[in-house]
Formats: sequence, structure tokens, C-alpha cells
Amino acid sequence: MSTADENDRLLLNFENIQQYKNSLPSQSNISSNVILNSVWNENKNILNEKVDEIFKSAKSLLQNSDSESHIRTWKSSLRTLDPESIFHRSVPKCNTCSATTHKRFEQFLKKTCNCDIVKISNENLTASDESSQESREEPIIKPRFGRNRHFKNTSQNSLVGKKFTIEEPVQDLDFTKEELENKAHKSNVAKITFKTAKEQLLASNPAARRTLGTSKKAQAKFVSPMIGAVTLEKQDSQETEIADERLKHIDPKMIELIESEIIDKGTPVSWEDIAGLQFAKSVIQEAVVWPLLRPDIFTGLRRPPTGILLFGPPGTGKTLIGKCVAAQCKATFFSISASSLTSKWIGDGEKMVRALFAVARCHQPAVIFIDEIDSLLTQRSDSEHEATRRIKTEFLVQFDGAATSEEDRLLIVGATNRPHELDEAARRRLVKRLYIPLPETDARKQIIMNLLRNENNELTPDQISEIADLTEGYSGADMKSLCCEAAMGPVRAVPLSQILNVDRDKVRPVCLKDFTSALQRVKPSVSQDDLGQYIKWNKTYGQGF
Ligand SMILES: Nc1ncnc2c1ncn2[C@@H]1O[C@H](COP(=O)(O)OP(=O)(O)OP(=O)(O)O)[C@@H](O)[C@H]1O
Repeated sequence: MSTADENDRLLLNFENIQQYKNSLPSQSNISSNVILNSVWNENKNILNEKVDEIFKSAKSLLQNSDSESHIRTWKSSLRTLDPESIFHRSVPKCNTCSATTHKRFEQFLKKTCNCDIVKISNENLTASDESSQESREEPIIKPRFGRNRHFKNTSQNSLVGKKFTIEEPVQDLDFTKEELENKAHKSNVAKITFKTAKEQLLASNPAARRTLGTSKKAQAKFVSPMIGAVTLEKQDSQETEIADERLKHIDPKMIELIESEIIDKGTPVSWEDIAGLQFAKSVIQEAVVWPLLRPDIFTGLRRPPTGILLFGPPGTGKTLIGKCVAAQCKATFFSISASSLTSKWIGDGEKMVRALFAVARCHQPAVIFIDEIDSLLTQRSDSEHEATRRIKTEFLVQFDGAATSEEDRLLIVGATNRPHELDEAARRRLVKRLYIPLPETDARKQIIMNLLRNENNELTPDQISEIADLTEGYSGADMKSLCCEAAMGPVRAVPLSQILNVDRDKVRPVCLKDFTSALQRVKPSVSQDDLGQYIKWNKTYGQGF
């Protein structure tokens, strides 16, 4: 073997690895991983091919020792070498990585490590001498790949121009120990994964990765969801461990429940789906949506509120607005009714609140929509149940945490039909208080048109206007009920004897007559008295419009 060959032997295909590393800033996760895969396969072959050469150098290294058993041990060690573990050791330590090789390899795979790949040379081969081997209970002599910082140069043993002392490998070079540590580490990781349920969460909803937000580290920078996919992927991979931390003390069952029941995965709502409410829409757009999309601009005094309150009669689109905000901000939408916290989760409501915020933090940016927030943040009374009081306290603690954290991108949207029952603490926190009134004539017209869009109907624009005029005082939900009722008209017109066999195309279109008879059955659900209360409260505490 030539000196050059021995001094600078690359067991890893450096060029190939470099190609992978170069690809990281410019390519997607998938393409980078494809390259990494090919890197791995290629290196695996190279490593396997080199076993004989390594053996020769080992023999040369041990030339002063004529122990055949030594050489045999070397050979068998080399043959059983796991190329992957060599690859692990080839990933050098970087400033951001922890000390363990396993972790460093993980970091490398996650593309967060920018270290150079170490050249593996014959200098790094090591072996134990006979005496040291004898002193072990189970003699194991294994080659060491990596930096030769653990060797002392002496003139005792010479290997092709390089001088080494063949000495007992220092403890951290012991492959067996290191492998055991790696195994223990892996099993710990497995345990953590099981306990935290973060993995379960991501496995059942891969789309959730998308919504993972900022790092919890003190120096972490806020990353806008508008930034490209590569950045998000990097951020996402960094986030996995942190998210585990956040969910560490949360009951996995609760996490699962939140994931399956509270995260809303319905069709995204757009502004056009919400009829009327121009004022509320523009305030929300300015105060919440833009800041969530451009956090770099909305800082300091422009910092968005953490909580907004939507109040008004039932069925006027408060939930629709909450869903729309989430869709517009590309945020995860958590929807929970406060009354379910105090009734359904009785005894566990407090934990549920904590779990909800913890999961939401893992899905940032997130919108937490709390319907009937009045039942949670109601004015204190002597009859207040202890459990309810605890839930409320926990909610306020979590709320304040989200409000003061620079990194949390959580928006709490409270909705209520009874704003006057909210206490001062709630009013103070829900800084934007928007009145969501009954739809006006034009909005009712739009609701009718939206709902009839996919129905066979023969209504003219004038007739739609006529229906809109006749429905003064109807809420959006009332309008929906009216349209559903009217849509039944053509079906009711089919003789009972034919209903099971009638051709779908033979059912007549919905007409004005159906609406006039539906108007007899569907009445507005909101009373004038109630409206008066909302208007009064809006004047005192509302944002105005
Ligand atoms: N402004 C609106 N534009 C379009 N549809 C509306 C509007 N308001 C209400 N609707 C219709 O009424 C239904 C109920 O609306 P939503 O659940 O958003 O009301 P809400 O104000 O949250 O009611 P509640 O106070 O009872 O929870 C919606 O699914 C939608 O079909």
C-alpha cells in the first residue's frame, strides 16, 4: 500500500456526501433524502469492499505482535462491522450537536449539521495490545474509525511512516460500550416517543407537521408561514423534539382526543363564504390575519391581540369567522365549547385546558375557538363550583402565557351570545370585541344565493331580493333553515306512491312558492329584546362599527 493511500484513504464517498450537503439549501426534503439514500448505499458498498484492505493494514499494524488470534479477532471484527455505525462515527461533532454519535447522526439526517465529513485514514485504525486484551473479561479488539486524537505518537510501532503507540483504547473508543450506549439511547428515545405521543399525533395527521411553528429555544427566531417549504421543513425537523417536551406532562389520551375531536379538519372557509359582516371582516383581517402572516411587520405597538371576542345573536356566523381566520392564516383550528369543559370534562377540565394549549403550541400558528366563552369566563358568584373556578384559573394562566410569549402564535377567539355575563378579566384579555349582528338584506340575499348555488331552482334575482326583504330579523342560521325547508317543497310535491321510484330529474326545481310556504314554518330565532342588549353592550365595550 502506498503512503498516500494509507494516509488519506477515504472510506466514505466524500464527493457523494458533499453532493448531499450541497443539495440541502436548494432542494426539497424529499430530493435531499433521495440523494442521502444513494450516499448511504454507495458508502455501504465501499465500506464492505474495504474490509480486506483494512485487514491488511491491521496486520501491518500488528506486525510486531505475531499473535494469530489477534489477527483473527481483527478480521472477524471487521467482517461484522456495521457500515452504518461507521457512518455514524464519520459525522463529526458540530457546535449545535450534542456529544453522542447517535444524536450527531440524527442531526445530520435532519440537515441541521453543517460540519464537514471526516476523512477516514489508516491513522485512525487502532487495536488493543495483547496484554490489555488479556486484562478484559471478554477480549474484543475492534478497529476505530475517526480522528486519531486518542493516540500518542511514539517511535515504538511504525505504520507506514506514522508512529503510534499501540495502547489500550481509551474508554470512549470501546465499540461495545458505545454500541450499548447507542442501544440504550435508542430505547430511551422509543420510550419518550411512546410517552409523549407527539409521534402518534404526527403519524395520524402528517399535515400537522406543516403547522409546527417556532422553536422554543430562547434564541429562536419567529418564522413566517409564508416562507418557503425548505425553511418550514428544517424548522419542522428541529421542532419534533421540542414538541415532545411540550407534551411531556400531558396525558396521551387527551392529546389523542384533542387531535380527533377538537382539531377541526373541515373544509376551509373563505371570506366569500361569509355574507355581510364587512366591518368585522376588515377589523379581523387587519388585527389578526395580516399580523399572523407577517409577524415581522406587526411588532411592538402593532403586535396582534392574543384574544378576540365575537359576540352577537346565535347563528350569525361567529364560528364561520373563526374557521375563516384559521384558514386565512394557514393555522390549525381548535374548536371547543366552554360548556363542554365545565360539564363533559368535569373533574378533568383543568387538565384539558392545559392539554389544549400544549397541543395548540405544537400546531402553531393555531386558532383556539371557544364557543360559549361566557360559561367559562363568567362573573364570579358564590354558587360557582370549585372545579369551574379551577378551569377558569387555568385558562387565564394559559391565556396570559400565550399573550406574553414572543414565540407563541396562538389566537384565542371567544364567541358568546351573552357578552354581558363575561367578567372583567375576560373583557380585559379579549381586547378586540366585535359585534356580529344579524345579516342585513344584502347579506341575506347572498346567503340564499350561496345555499341555492348547487340546487335545481328557478328563482330570479328579483325573487331572491323579495325573499331577502321578507326575512328581516332572520339570522344566518335561520336563513339556512329556511332554504332547507324550501328545498323540501319539490319533494313534497311528488305523490307519496311515486317517491321511491321517481326519477331525480323529474323532481321540479325550487321556486318562490316553496319559500313563501317555508316562511310560514321557519321563524326568526332572535328576539328584539335580545338585540337591544347586544347593541347596548356593543356601545359600552365593543369595537364599534
Ligand atoms: N354571515 C353568514 N354568512 C353565511 N352563512 C351564515 C352566516 N351566518 C350564519 N350562517 C349560516 O349559519 C350557520 C351557523 O353559523 P355559525 O355556527 O357560524 O353561527 P354562530 O354565530 O357561531 O352561532 P352560535 O352562536 O349559535 O354558535 C352556518 O353554518 C351558515 O350556514
